[in-house]
Amino acid sequence: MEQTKILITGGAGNVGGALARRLVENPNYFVVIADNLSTGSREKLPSKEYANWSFVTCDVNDYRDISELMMAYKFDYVFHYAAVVGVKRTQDNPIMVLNDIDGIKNVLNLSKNTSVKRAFFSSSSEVYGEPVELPQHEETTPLNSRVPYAVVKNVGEAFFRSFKKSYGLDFTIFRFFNTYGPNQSKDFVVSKFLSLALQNKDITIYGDGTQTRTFCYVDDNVDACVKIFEEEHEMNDVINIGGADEITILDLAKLVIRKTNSSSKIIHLPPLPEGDMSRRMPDNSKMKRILGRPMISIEEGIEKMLAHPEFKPE
Ligand SMILES: CC(=O)N[C@H]1[C@@H](OP(=O)(O)OP(=O)(O)OC[C@H]2O[C@@H](n3ccc(=O)[nH]c3=O)[C@H](O)[C@@H]2O)O[C@H](CO)[C@@H](O)[C@@H]1O
Repeated sequence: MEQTKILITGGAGNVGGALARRLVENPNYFVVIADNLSTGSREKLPSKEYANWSFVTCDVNDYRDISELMMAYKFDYVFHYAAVVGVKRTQDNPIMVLNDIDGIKNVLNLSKNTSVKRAFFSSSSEVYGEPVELPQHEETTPLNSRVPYAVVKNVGEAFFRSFKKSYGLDFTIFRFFNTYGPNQSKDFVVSKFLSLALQNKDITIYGDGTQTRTFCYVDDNVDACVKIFEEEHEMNDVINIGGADEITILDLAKLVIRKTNSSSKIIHLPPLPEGDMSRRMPDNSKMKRILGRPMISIEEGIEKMLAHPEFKPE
């Protein structure tokens, strides 16, 4: 049987890498991971035990790079996950994120020209901006993008929709909320707090710590996305991918300290000068229905991280 050819751009990143590692478990897939390694890393690639994948250093924003790859393979499915990582990385030069529009344009155009069956786009909870209502619902919550990073995700979503209307290219948009798991950059709060707690170093909280987030363990993210792909859910639609249990950052710090038996102290720093989202919480009923099993709680997720080689060297 001929293998299904899948491209993951940004496949050496946190979520793209986890998706790649999952997809290669299916021998009917051949997975090509394209990443420029600006923030991604080779450690996130699947194990060499699997033969059904390859890695290409490729800048998706560069038409020549990505067209060579997509014309050569003629992929069946594309997961377009390559992008600048998050708002914080772009704060010094927010306009830089506009380059990601080139990547979106390239992937869509080449998907159309090479008859890709369906393209998936990694959007972000940032499109909802500072909350006008909670939980944030895919269809009814107004989009309130506040920063160029979010505007690019908005434009990306609109482009994916327009390529369906104009050229019939099927798509699904994932709006990713805070995701955590092993081997994540220490910029992200869960990894950062765990790493500090294990070294008994002070845990710093920006502001009073009453800001909230919901956290989604990376396995829940990947399981949901793979089911959406394989079972053809949310065709030509958008779906929130995130946890729904809201926790304050102060309570998160206390939980991490308790789970690690740490002697770390909690220190409050001034709120982030560039502003911080006060609350964020998805309506994840669509995701939960598709997942069909309980989601991993933040307590369980922290335990899983602590059992992982990253935090528990043998
Ligand atoms: C680092 C990073 O890329 N963060 C991403 C994260 O932002 P987001 O701000 O939600 O996530 P973070 O993990 O950076 O921080 C979560 C919360 O913890 C607080 N905090 C964090 C670290 C710390 O040492 N002390 C502390 O108090 C932050 O102020 C924030 O209120 O999700 C957004 C939406 O998907 C992305 O746009 C952001 O770019």
